[in-house]
Amino acid sequence: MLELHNLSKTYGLNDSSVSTVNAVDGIDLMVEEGEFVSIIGPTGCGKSTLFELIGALIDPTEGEVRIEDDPVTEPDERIGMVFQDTSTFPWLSVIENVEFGLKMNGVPKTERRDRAREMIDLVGLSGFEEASPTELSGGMNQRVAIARTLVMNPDIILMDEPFGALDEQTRLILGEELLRIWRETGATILFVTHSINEAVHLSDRIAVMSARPGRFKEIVENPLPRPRTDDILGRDEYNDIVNRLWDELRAESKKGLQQKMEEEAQEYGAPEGA
Ligand SMILES: Nc1ncnc2c1ncn2[C@@H]1O[C@H](COP(=O)(O)OP(=O)(O)OP(=O)(O)O)[C@@H](O)[C@H]1O
Repeated sequence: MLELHNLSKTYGLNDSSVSTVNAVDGIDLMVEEGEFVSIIGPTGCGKSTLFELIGALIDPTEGEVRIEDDPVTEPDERIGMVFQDTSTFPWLSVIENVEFGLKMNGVPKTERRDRAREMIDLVGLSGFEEASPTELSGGMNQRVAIARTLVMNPDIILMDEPFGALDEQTRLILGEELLRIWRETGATILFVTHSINEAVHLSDRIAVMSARPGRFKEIVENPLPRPRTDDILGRDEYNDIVNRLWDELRAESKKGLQQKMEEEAQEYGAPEGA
């Protein structure tokens, strides 16, 4: 089980020259092994900060992360991460990209090649082992990034808008592929998305974050049965949950946009007469 206890982050506390930003405040969450939980929230509400805290890439101001009751205080092999802009190494082939982490861990060549091939197959890239990432589309590069994370065999995968830069059809197809991979690996997935539809399509539960400071406003159980394909899109029970989430999110999104405009006005200076 992954547990988040009162997780909070205020930036700038130790730097007297900047103002502080209370990004994430008092997040509590218990995620069961093999669960798929999405996090949706307005722009700038602290979703990426939350993932950086879970991955121990930054230290919390308060609170803690536990896996199987062990506190996580530094990057942990049981946690893998995939970002929107996860960059593949353009000077390496697809298979060299996928086996990179294993090589760094000193896994012998034959074993790492075998494991990398298995993951390349799992993400649907068989036949592209020797290709350069520069020859591949954005969606295929995200498949490489997913394979590179999966090959390390993490128990928990944090995905921060992994399909955010892709067009809608590719997103839908990769979402379905992700559900298949999730079933086959049994991994626990935490998935940040701006898309309510994507969250409903994929998740067991959906946590709705408030505008900054980011807190969980509501955690909604998704009643849609599995296995799910895109056939569920547009059904009454699908629309019901989408509408419910949008009701939760609407006011927060307005607040988030307002905060963003205020931040930008401070950064660039308000236009004259504004
Ligand atoms: N290193 C940092 N130092 C200071 N402030 C930061 C830092 N990183 C993020 N912030 C601020 O913390 C708040 C939350 O940022 P974060 O990137 O976690 O939000 P987000 O929900 O992921 O945003 P988006 O929806 O735009 O991806 C924002 O106001 C941001 O400006």
